[in-house]
Amino acid sequence: MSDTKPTVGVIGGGAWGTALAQMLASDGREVLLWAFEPAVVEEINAQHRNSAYLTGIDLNPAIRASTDLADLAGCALLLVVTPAQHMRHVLAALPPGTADLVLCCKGIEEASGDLMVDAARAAAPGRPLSVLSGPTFAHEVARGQPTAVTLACEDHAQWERIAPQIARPAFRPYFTTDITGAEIGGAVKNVLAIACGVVEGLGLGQNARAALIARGFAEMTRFGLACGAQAETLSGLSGLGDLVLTCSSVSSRNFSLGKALGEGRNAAEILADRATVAEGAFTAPVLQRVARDRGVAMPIVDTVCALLTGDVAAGAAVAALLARPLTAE
Ligand SMILES: NC(=O)c1ccc[n+]([C@@H]2O[C@H](COP(=O)([O-])OP(=O)(O)OC[C@H]3O[C@@H](n4cnc5c(N)ncnc54)[C@H](O)[C@@H]3O)[C@@H](O)[C@H]2O)c1
Ligand SMILES: O=P(O)(O)OC[C@H](O)CO
Repeated sequence: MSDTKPTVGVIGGGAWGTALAQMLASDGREVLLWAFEPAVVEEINAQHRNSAYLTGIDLNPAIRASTDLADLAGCALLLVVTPAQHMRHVLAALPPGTADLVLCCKGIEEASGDLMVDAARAAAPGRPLSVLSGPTFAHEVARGQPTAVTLACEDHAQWERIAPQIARPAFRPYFTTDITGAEIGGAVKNVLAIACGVVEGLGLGQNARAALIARGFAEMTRFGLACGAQAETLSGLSGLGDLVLTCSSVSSRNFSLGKALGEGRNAAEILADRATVAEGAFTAPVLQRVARDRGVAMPIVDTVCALLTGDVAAGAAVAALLARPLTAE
């Protein structure tokens, strides 16, 4: 019997897709990476580098790249790592098949209000879906630094099929069937990280940041429970774990966007300068809309929305949050 490991496909050649490809290739298997830009594909294949999105990492030569989604037809497992707003149209172009799709993007679709799993179900009907999410800076995973994630599966059989293909000595998935909870944690933390960046940019100190993390977590929990998520998932790796990571470092694109807002720059100008995605900027308005429809109060999310549209300056936004009526925790 051959001991050849099945090729895994990764859809998305940004920082996270490339880092996941590097992690997956570390056990000697071939990884096929689909990237949107031909220049990214050429550089990965010729120089084993992705200088546009993951600088300073020598990629495993077992990673091959392609711009053709049809090339992924032979893969038994596909990790989906596009920005959230592009996922639906990329999956709609995927040739039909039965391979598991592991959704790794973090966000809510702006136009529909759908979680990624709902958008994927519509775009690629009949595919088994799971969600991988957690505290995962791409550059650390690419360097093989220890990382743990939530892998939310439809059932235990799916977990047993997928987890052994994804787990590595320094990359540990944890099982849950709470797909909604895993998705909401990853989507909401990006918005809250913008708020924490604002606090940093304004120089308001560590107490204020810790308060925002805790009150932000209360918002995430209220919203998650209203959508059917489980509290344990929200307080696990894909919720609180990722919230703490993303709210703690300028390595986060969302946090650094917030920091620049706090320093007085305007959102449109900051985002126009970037090729990389700060998902919280796209998720914030749709999250606000869905939360209002469900009657869930999210004052920090409301504040981020106002900052992103430029309706209010950072200092005034924080003053308004601090002036809210006193209430129970
Ligand atoms: N970077 C991380 O550390 C990290 C970690 C965990 C999860 N994520 C999530 O992974 C997802 C992808 O983020 P990233 O960091 O890999 O991206 P990135 O910011 O590094 O790169 C942007 C990506 O967008 C792609 N893109 C641009 N226009 C496109 C289009 N029209 N159609 C399809 N793709 C297009 C580019 O090819 C590139 O892959 C996001 O949802 C992000 O929240 C990122
Ligand atoms: O750089 P960010 O803010 O997109 O965060 C990256 C990851 O989601 C952290 O888990």
